[in-house]
Amino acid sequence: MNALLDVRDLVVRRGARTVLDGVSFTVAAGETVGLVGPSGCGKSTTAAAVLGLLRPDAGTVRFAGIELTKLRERELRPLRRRFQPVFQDPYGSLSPRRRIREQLAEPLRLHGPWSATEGPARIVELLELVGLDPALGERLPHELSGGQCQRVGIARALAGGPDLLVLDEPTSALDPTVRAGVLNLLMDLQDDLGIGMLFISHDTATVRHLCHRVLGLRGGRLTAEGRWDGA
Ligand SMILES: Nc1ncnc2c1ncn2[C@@H]1O[C@H](COP(=O)(O)OP(=O)(O)OP(=O)(O)O)[C@@H](O)[C@H]1O
Repeated sequence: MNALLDVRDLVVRRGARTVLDGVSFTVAAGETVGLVGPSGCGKSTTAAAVLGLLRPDAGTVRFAGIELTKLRERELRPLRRRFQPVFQDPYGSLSPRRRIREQLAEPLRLHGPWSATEGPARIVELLELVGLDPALGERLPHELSGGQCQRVGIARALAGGPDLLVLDEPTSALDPTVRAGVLNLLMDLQDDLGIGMLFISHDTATVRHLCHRVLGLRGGRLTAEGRWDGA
């Protein structure tokens, strides 16, 4: 079976430093894979390479069999709805002056076709999918809590019907009680929608709880698969 995401021998250099040094892993359809490691080990760089936000110095990133690293932005654009990021800062990922429903309409329009009747209904559906009251669609980001904002971020990522979410420390900025709610939401989405997830975190316990498989990253290299010891 072909992997949904197949990363091979990824190398990223920053000046004289090798930030990723031959990183290889796969994520199968519907699988949640954790990537854990200490600060500066290259987790966000891996996410950026997978999302086509940086061009690696060597190696390949195949998504659904398509090699992404050689594609131009114009060629990547139609594929982006299928692999979507969720970032750490829930407020920073949203435009401060636009209502939540407008921010959800944006990816729906982008991935189109947008219809005046189905579009608003889809926004309600997305809000309900992430456990939010659809009435919150009328609010601005600063009128929501951090947890609610992160749920909107997840709803935006879901708008195009992705096959893969790349979640870079999605709950690190949240209070522990709110964090548990968002993690439960992610597990429900994984069960209900069968979306593949690459879940990046420095928090070993969270990753073990959520993921089918855990990869340890240290100094830009993967440690033995599934044997991250948290040290
Ligand atoms: N644009 C850049 N220019 C130079 N060095 C960079 C750049 N981006 C990242 N680095 C360096 O690459 C290394 C890996 O960074 P990265 O952000 O991928 O680590 P991380 O594991 O996500 O860390 P954290 O958990 O602190 O976010 C770090 O040493 C960082 O300083």
